[in-house]
Formats: sequence, C-alpha cells, structure tokens
Amino acid sequence: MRKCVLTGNWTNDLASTMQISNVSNTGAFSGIYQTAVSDSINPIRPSPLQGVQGQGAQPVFGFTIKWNFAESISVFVGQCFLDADGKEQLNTTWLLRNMMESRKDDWKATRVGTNTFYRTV
Ligand SMILES: O=C(CCCC[C@@H]1SC[C@@H]2NC(=O)N[C@@H]21)Nc1ccc([N+](=O)[O-])cc1
Repeated sequence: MRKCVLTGNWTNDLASTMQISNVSNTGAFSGIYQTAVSDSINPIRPSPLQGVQGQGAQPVFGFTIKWNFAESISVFVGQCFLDADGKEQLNTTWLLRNMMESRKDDWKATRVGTNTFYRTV
C-alpha cells in the first residue's frame, strides 16, 4: 500500500477510530467513524464520513462526519506526514458544530480542537 493513501484503519489520541474505504482516482473516500468521546446524552454510534485527499507524498485532506446519535457535524482538515521511520501520522484540526435550539445560542455552537491519528495496530 502506498504511504499516505488513507485507506485502512486509524486511531487517534482520544482512542477514536475510523475505517476508510478505497480512495478513488479523484482522491475521494468514505468511511465509518467511531468516536471514543461525546457529550451528547445519547449513546455513541458509528457515524459515516466522507472526504477527499490531495496528491503528493504527504497529502492534505479533509473529511466531514454527520453524527447519527446527535444533531451535529464535524469537519476535519489535516495532512499526512511520514516520520523518519516511514511511520504515517495524520495531523488534524477539527470543528464540531452542534445544532442549537435558538439563534441566541449560536455563539456557543462551534468547538475547535486537534487530533493526531496513527494506523491502528
Ligand atoms: O458529541 C457529539 C458528536 C461526537 C463528537 C466527537 C468529537 S469530533 C472531534 C473530537 N475528535 C474525536 O475523535 N471525537 C471528538 N455531538 C454533540 C455534542 C454535544 C451536544 N450538546 O447538545 O451539548 C450535542 C451533540
């Protein structure tokens, strides 16, 4: 498998996991995300993701998750880097948008953070 083609299984620093399907010749992919954390009152369930990755040896990418246990959406942007041993790591920044009942709560609707992913061993 070529390095930094995102197909496969990944785990992040929160112990969330994602399974990415084959990457098309346009760089498009889809998959399933299992978050290890949530502050929704509902039980966590696997949720679909869709994304696209760029060309190049250490490509940029982005993906979107529509959470199916909570009215919210996350978008991740990042880049795949190879360390000195050829180990792949995905450095990402994410936005999490929750559905608010009222526009007056719009100010607190979006969270931001970072996650690093490695191939699941
Ligand atoms: O909790 C959720 C959906 C799950 C978000 C998981 C985030 S995505 C960025 C970070 N990286 C991960 O691997 N996992 C976390 N939605 C939600 C949260 C709060 C409320 N709320 O009403 O407070 C509603 C929906």
